[in-house]
Amino acid sequence: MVRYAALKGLYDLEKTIGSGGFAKVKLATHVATGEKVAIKIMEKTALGDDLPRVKVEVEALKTLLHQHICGLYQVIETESHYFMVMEYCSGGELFDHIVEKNKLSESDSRRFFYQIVSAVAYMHSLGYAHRDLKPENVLLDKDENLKLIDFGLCAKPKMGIQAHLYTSCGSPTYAAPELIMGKKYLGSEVDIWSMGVLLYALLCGFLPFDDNNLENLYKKILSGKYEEPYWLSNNSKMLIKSMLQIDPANRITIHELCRHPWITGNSLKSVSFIHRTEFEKDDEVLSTMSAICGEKSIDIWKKLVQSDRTDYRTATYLLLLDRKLRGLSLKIA
Ligand SMILES: CN(C)C[C@H]1CC[C@H](N2C(=O)N(C)Cc3cnc4ccc(-c5cc(Cl)c(O)c(Cl)c5)nc4c32)CC1
Repeated sequence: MVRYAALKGLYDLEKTIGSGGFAKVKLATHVATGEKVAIKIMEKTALGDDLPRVKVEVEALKTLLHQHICGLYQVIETESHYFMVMEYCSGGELFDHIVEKNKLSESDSRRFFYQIVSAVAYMHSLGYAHRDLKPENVLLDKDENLKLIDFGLCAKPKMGIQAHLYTSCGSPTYAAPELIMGKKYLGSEVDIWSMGVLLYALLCGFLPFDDNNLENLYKKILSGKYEEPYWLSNNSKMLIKSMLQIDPANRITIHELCRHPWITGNSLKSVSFIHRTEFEKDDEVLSTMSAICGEKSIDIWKKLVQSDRTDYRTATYLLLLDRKLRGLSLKIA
């Protein structure tokens, strides 16, 4: 087991749970609380020109606090590595979940899709576009709740979410026509297209546009034509059609999506999310921490508020808060 001195006494590293591109993700235990975490480990020399993506992702995750966006607890930087300590998602990738079940029922799809719409609507309300939404970037936690991950490609245009973007990024299979044509595009609109591909994958168990040959794949996406399996209800077909519109101007907006009857289940209650970018003060968690480290609760809170939100104290607070929100006792292991 490679020992990282920077994690000593703070996190006990366990097995590798995945790797992708320039990062390795390992399961670990947060020593002070005994809670499981996922640590994304990146070697600076291996990052090369992907280094800016780390900063983009850290800044995004520090701001984005939402129950369906993978939480960031701590960031540790050494001269050779970055360590991002995050919420552990023990349910694996949504992609594997769909493959395993072959396809999901309309009600299971609705439950999952509602969570994705809530997370994306929250991101867009704060001016962030994900730009790489795909089943591989949606994980499940132990209660089968969804967690969005991989914010290395997300964009927060200075002029707000309605400003045009130009970088062509993300995976072609889920990429909107305007993006693969290299046109200027709006992050909000390409996210809607990718969510349409995601909803299609949930309901059908396969992808609307798929081809091993990139040229053919592009042709299929630009044609906007896809199969409609017999089991799709008319409402599902109409919703997918409104998201997979080639012309972004004809595409449903995130606001309309939040109120769409297919998603709200015909209740008038639109998709909700809390406009939060700061974590709330919880006295029970603070008093538990005060019992661990002997500091007074008020001093712990003051330090938390003043911190850059990525230190061990923040990780301990957020992990205890998560444990409380999951209805577990706060007693320390
Ligand atoms: C294919 N990708 C480019 C990388 C892949 C690495 C393993 C990871 N994973 C898995 O694949 N399990 C099956 C287990 C697992 C469990 N908890 C996780 C918690 C967080 C993350 C995570 C990973 C990355 Cl690269 C992020 O940027 C963020 Cl914000 C979060 N990945 C997790 C993760 C999924 C992604």
